[in-house]
Amino acid sequence: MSAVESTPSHSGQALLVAQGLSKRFGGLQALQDVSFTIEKGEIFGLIGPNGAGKTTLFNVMTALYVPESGQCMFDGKDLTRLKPHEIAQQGLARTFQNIRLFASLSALENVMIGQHLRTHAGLIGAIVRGKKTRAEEARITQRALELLDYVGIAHRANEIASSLPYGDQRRLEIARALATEPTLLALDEPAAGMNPSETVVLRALIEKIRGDGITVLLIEHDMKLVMNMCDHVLVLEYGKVLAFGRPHEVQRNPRVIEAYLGQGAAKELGLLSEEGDVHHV
Ligand SMILES: Nc1ncnc2c1ncn2[C@@H]1O[C@H](COP(=O)(O)OP(=O)(O)OP(=O)(O)O)[C@@H](O)[C@H]1O
Repeated sequence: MSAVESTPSHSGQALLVAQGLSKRFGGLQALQDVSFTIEKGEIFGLIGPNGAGKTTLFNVMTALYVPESGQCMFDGKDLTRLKPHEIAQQGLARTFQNIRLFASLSALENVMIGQHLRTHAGLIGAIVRGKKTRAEEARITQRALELLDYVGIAHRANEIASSLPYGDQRRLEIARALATEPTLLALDEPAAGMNPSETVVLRALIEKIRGDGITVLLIEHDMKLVMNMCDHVLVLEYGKVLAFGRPHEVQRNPRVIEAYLGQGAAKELGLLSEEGDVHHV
């Protein structure tokens, strides 16, 4: 039986288990009975043509949308029953396809805000600014600087977010997400708008993040990035699971080649001959 017909499942320790997720917008079935498992420590790719339902799936997982059916178990909790602000507390952080930074704040301040979730000094503490609050502020600033350094933009700390080059804004978003100390980091098209050399740097960063024990869920249109980096890839089409498996399996799946990649991309990946025949392995 091919991976396409089977319910996506694999060995290893499950971190997130989605079962039967469905989401409808009026007459449009954006997700239909989507099930998959993300293992601890892996880079899990989510691909599919425009409108396939990838972002909707992210939004359901992060409680921005309520699905009509299904559940998404993460560390013993059903994410679909939580409020959006409770998601990060569970250890799931995300970035957005359209960058969402505090445009008029500095890079450093953006990351400091990301840490808010893990800080203790309350509103009163912030106003009175006692010794404990000042110590915490110093610690937050230090940690934010470390995170900027980690993503490679420490030299931008005091620059206003909106003035940063596009690639740096994307890395800043990642730093801010990391500030919430996630166990699962979900990246929505992190390479969008990046040039090839920025994408190489991004790949190294994502691999470093995984190397540091954070599981990564990646929506990405850059096929090379997905196929070179992901441990498993889930392909959506019209809101349904079209295929699931290791990158080399997915890459060679005729349904994926025909329905998703298109002949141009398939040729680029060496999966189709110039005449358009599928290369089977
Ligand atoms: N809030 C919404 N209201 C109505 N329809 C929506 C909404 N969000 C998404 N859709 C529709 O649901 C379908 C899935 O969209 P979604 O953005 O999840 O796809 P995607 O795979 O992320 O696409 P892309 O690669 O272009 O970002 C599309 O037909 C889209 O128009």
